Amino acid sequence: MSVAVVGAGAFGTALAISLARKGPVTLWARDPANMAEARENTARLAGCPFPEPLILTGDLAQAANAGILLIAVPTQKLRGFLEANKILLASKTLVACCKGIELATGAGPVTVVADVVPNAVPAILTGPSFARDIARGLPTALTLACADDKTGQHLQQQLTTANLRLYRTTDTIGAELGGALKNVIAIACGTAMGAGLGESARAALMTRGFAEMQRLAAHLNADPQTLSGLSGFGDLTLTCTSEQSRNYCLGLSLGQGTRFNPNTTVEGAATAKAVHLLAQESALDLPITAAVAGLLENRLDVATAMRDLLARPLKEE
Ligand SMILES: NC(=O)C1=CN([C@@H]2O[C@H](COP(=O)(O)OP(=O)(O)OC[C@H]3O[C@@H](n4cnc5c(N)ncnc54)[C@H](O)[C@@H]3O)[C@@H](O)[C@H]2O)C=CC1
Ligand SMILES: O=C(CO)COP(=O)(O)O
Repeated sequence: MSVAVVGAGAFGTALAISLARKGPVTLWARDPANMAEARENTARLAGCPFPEPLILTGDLAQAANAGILLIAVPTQKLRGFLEANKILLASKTLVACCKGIELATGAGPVTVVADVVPNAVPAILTGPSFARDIARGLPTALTLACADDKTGQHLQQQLTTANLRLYRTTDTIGAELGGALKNVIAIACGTAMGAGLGESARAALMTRGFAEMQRLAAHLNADPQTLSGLSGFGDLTLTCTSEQSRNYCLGLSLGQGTRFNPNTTVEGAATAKAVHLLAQESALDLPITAAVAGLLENRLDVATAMRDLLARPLKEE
C-alpha cells in the first residue's frame, strides 16, 4: 500500500525524507512553492535535501490516493484539518504523527481521528526522535500503535526503514499519553534547569513526572508496559535532556525569564492545560502538571511552584 505524508512541518518533512529513501512517497504541504524550487524545506528543516523519490504536492487529493496517510499537523489543529478534508480521508489508514491532548475535549490524536473520520483505520506513530535526526538518517526507534494488530503489522513493515525501526503495540491510549505527557514534564525540567535548580532537581522531576504519567495512564486504562517503552520513558528521556526540544526550551526560557517565540510549535503548553483540567475533573493528583499549567497561565512563578512541590505532604514512593 502506498504512503503519503500530510503536513510539511519539521516532522512530516523528516518522515517523508526517510521513507523516500526506500521508495516513492508523496508529501503534501499547504504551501509547497518554496520547497518545490529548493527541493528542501528551508523554513522548518533547512539543510535536509529531498531525495529524488519524494513527490511534493499542494493537492491533497493527490496525496489521498495513497492508502496510508501519515498526518503530521499539530494536535490542536488536527480536528479542524480532518473536518475540512474528511471526505478525501474516508476509508484510509490514518496514522497520527503528533503528540498532545486536545484542549477542547481532553482527547488524544487517535480518538480525534476516530471521532471525525469513523470509517478510517486510526493509528499513531510516536516515540523519541528529533526530526533532524530522522532526516539525516541517524538510527531512531519509534512506537507504532494500532488497535487492529493486523493493520499494525502491515504499518510496521511499510514504515520501517534502514534507520527508522518501529516497535508495535495495540495500546493506542498508552502510546498517545506517553507522547503527550512527556512534553509537559519536559517543560518542567527546562524550567528547573533555566532557573539554575540543578541536574538533581531535573532527575527528580523526570522521575516523579513519570509517576504522574503512569497514574494518568492507569486511570485511563492504558497498559502500564506501554509507558515504560519508547513512547513513554524513551521520549521522556530524550525531551527532558536536550536543547533540541522546543518543549524543553520553552521551559528554559520560563526559568530564565526570557522571551520565547510564540510561533514555535510547543505541544506541551496546551497539553498541560488539558491534562490539568482532566486531573481536576477526575480528582487525580498530578502536581508537576498542575505547576506547569500554573506557570503557563501566569498563576504561579517558578520559586513558588518549586516551593509548593517541595512542601507537599511526605509519602511513600
Ligand atoms: N519536530 C520534531 O522533532 C518532532 C515533532 N513531532 C510532532 O509532530 C507534530 C508536528 O510538529 P512539527 O512538524 O515539528 O511542527 P512544525 O511547527 O515544524 O510544523 C507544523 C506544520 O503543521 C502545519 N499546519 C498547521 N496547522 C495546519 C492545518 N490546520 N492544516 C494543515 N497543516 C497545518 C504547518 O503548516 C506546519 O507545516 C507535533 O505534534 C510534534 O509534537 C514528533 C516528533 C518529532
Ligand atoms: O517529540 C519530540 C522528540 O521526540 C520533539 O520534541 P519537541 O516537540 O519538544 O521539539
